[in-house]
Amino acid sequence: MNEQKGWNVLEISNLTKIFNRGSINEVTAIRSLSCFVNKGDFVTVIGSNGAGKSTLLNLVAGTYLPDEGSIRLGGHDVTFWPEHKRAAYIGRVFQNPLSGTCASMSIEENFAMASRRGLGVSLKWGVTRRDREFFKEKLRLLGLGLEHRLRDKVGLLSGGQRQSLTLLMATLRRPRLLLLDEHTAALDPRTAQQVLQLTEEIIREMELTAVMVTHNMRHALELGNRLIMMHHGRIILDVAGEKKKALSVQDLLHEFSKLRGGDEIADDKMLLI
Ligand SMILES: Nc1ncnc2c1ncn2[C@@H]1O[C@H](COP(=O)(O)OP(=O)(O)OP(=O)(O)O)[C@@H](O)[C@H]1O
Repeated sequence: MNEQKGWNVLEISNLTKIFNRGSINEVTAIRSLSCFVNKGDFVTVIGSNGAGKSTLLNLVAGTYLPDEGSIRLGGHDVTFWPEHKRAAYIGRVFQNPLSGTCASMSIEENFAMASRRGLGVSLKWGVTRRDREFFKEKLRLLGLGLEHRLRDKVGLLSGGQRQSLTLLMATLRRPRLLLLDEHTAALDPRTAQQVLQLTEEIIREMELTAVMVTHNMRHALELGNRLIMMHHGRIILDVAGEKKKALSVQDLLHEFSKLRGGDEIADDKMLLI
């Protein structure tokens, strides 16, 4: 995919996603949502439970197809591209540290798989000496000593080590777009902070375009150049640059309480600060 100059990395137009259409369980998870993400944007996304954050990432990644609307990636219409085709251009890290890596394979085999992602049908996952040096160089950046454990099975690693590895693997081939779906939510606070710092460094050094869903308002404010708040499948706040820098947790709580009438707020995961 040749990224056409001047295009937004991601353009979403009038996107709607309805689950269980026509049944009593019908849910409109995304409602006529439009937005664009510029090259180099690092967007943090917050919102109440069920606001549609994960569904939006799933639609962008191709896990789900929309009922209406379109998605353009790097100027190309990918609305009906299958997930595996989009995976060549999208890096993704999920909340569960177990989902991004294969436990029964070694660190170097996991890396080899990630480095060949999107390169066609070849299943040659053999690791060359050159590969090994490259993997070691990347792993050294983590400061976790994993560069000395290339042949260890990934299942032996801690959640934080595994999530850091997943992050490296997801960005190995410099994706056009990095999607982070609450990728530190399952980690203890100290490990989460380390993985967030790594996230910030990788995005900055590789000049990636990223969208990060989080329930933690402090993280949403501290990271990225732009913040989006979602509610009931819509974007209800979109601030960038200096305006975002000026936002406080209190401001976000205020926005949120306006939506909820101020009384249900205590039960919501979004209150993490
Ligand atoms: N596969 C599915 N089938 C049916 N309904 C779904 C499915 N996925 C999501 N939903 C519904 O769509 C709505 C949006 O869910 P989504 O998971 O995108 O919200 P979210 O903002 O990520 O929430 P949370 O912060 O709780 O993870 C919710 O009402 C949810 O129950």
